[in-house]
Amino acid sequence: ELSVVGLQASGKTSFVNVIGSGQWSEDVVPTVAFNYRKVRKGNVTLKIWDVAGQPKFRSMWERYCNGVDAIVFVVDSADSDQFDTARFELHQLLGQPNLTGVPLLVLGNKNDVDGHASVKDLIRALQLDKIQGRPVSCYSVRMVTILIHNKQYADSYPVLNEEPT
Ligand SMILES: Nc1nc2c(ncn2[C@@H]2O[C@H](COP(=O)(O)OP(=O)(O)OP(=O)(O)O)[C@@H](O)[C@H]2O)c(=O)[nH]1
Ligand SMILES: [Mg+2]
Repeated sequence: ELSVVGLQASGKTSFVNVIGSGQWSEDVVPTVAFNYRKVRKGNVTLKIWDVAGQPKFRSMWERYCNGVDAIVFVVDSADSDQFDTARFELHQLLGQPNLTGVPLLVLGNKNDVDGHASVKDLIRALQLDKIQGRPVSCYSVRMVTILIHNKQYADSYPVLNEEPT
């Protein structure tokens, strides 16, 4: 069971669409409240909460992260103006006592866009090195080209262009 959170328009629903059906669609509408999706991968069934990122929905993140096996935090790595807000919301969420120890995966999405932040930049901007007491990893990804250039990955994983740290 996973919960996918992050600021609006970072690409959470796109991520869930890509791992769920291998479908990249340009026309995604902003999520209202949340979407729930079950994705079967071989023997594993993922239950995914795709939670809305607009400010009025952020107070719901904690509820949907409660009891999950991992939190996926998606950030638009091409929108550095939003890094401070993303850092604030991430650390606010992780500070909730009921989320202690829950593993965190940070996806720096939209690395197809020129000038996107690298994994190193994201670690600094989001202060990922300050997070304690849980496994943390950060990858640079894109959802956009998965069907165009990487058809064979379409029903497995998003494109990983940088090594995990
Ligand atoms: N260039 C580029 N655009 C992307 C990528 N992933 C998603 N997008 C676009 O980013 C916009 C927002 O994507 P969504 O998946 O709706 O974002 P979200 O995080 O679910 O947004 P909320 O539901 O409002 O919280 C859409 O126009 C997507 O097409 C990517 O890897 N590269
Ligand atoms: Mg969405």
